Amino acid sequence: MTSPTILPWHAAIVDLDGTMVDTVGDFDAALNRTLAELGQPAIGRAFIERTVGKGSEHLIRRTLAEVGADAALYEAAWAAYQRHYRSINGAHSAVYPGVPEGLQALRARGLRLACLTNKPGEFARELLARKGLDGHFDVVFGGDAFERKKPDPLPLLRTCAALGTTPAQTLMVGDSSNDCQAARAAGCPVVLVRYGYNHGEPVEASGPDRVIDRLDALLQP
Ligand SMILES: O=C(O)COP(=O)(O)O
Ligand SMILES: [Mg+2]
Repeated sequence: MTSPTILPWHAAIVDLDGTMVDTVGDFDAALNRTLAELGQPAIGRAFIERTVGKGSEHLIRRTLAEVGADAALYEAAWAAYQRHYRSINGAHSAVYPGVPEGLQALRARGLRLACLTNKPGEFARELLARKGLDGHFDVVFGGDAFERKKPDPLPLLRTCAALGTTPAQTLMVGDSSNDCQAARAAGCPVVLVRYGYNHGEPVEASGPDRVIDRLDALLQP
C-alpha cells in the first residue's frame, strides 16, 4: 500500500454559509418575516444570494436600502431578524454534498479544524449541531467573536492562534472573496468552492490557490 502524500497544512479553517451549508432558504425566511413584520415589501432570493457573506448587519442594511425602507428602521429590523432567524435556523438549509466526507478526511489526516463564519456565533454553533457537523471542529468562531469580520485578516489570525498553528500551515476553505481576501492578507493558503455565494462573481476572480466542486475533492490531486 502506498503511503498518503504529506499534507502542507496542519489545520484548516472552514467557512460555513455557502461552503458547508446552503443557508439561503434560512436567510430568505428570516429576512422576509422581518420585512413583513415591519410592513415592508418582500425581497427575492437572487438579491439574498448576492448579498450574504459579510455578516447580518450588512445584510440587514442592504436589504432595507433595496426595498426602499427608511434606514432608521435598522434597530427594529435587527431585533426582529434575530428573533426570526433563531426560530427557523437550519429548517430551510441543507449540507452540501461531500461536506461530511471532506471534513472527516481532513481529520483522519490529523488536521485540527476550525469553523470561522461571519454569521453570529450562536446561530453558527446551533446550525452545525442541527446538521450533525459540530463534532468535526476544535473551535467555532462567529462574526461577533472578534472586533472585525472577514475580509479583514484579524479573524483568521486569531483562529490560527486558537488552533496553535501559523497562517502558512493553515488552509482557509471558503466560498467567497471575503474568505480569499482575508486568507491572502493573513498569509494562509486558500481554496474556494465553486457552488456558494460570491456576490454574483466567479470565484476564480479573487485568485484562490485552487477551486473545487466538492469539499471531499480537497485531498484528491
Ligand atoms: O454573512 C453571513 O452571515 C455568512 O457568512 P459566512 O459565509 O462567513 O458563513
Ligand atoms: Mg461563505
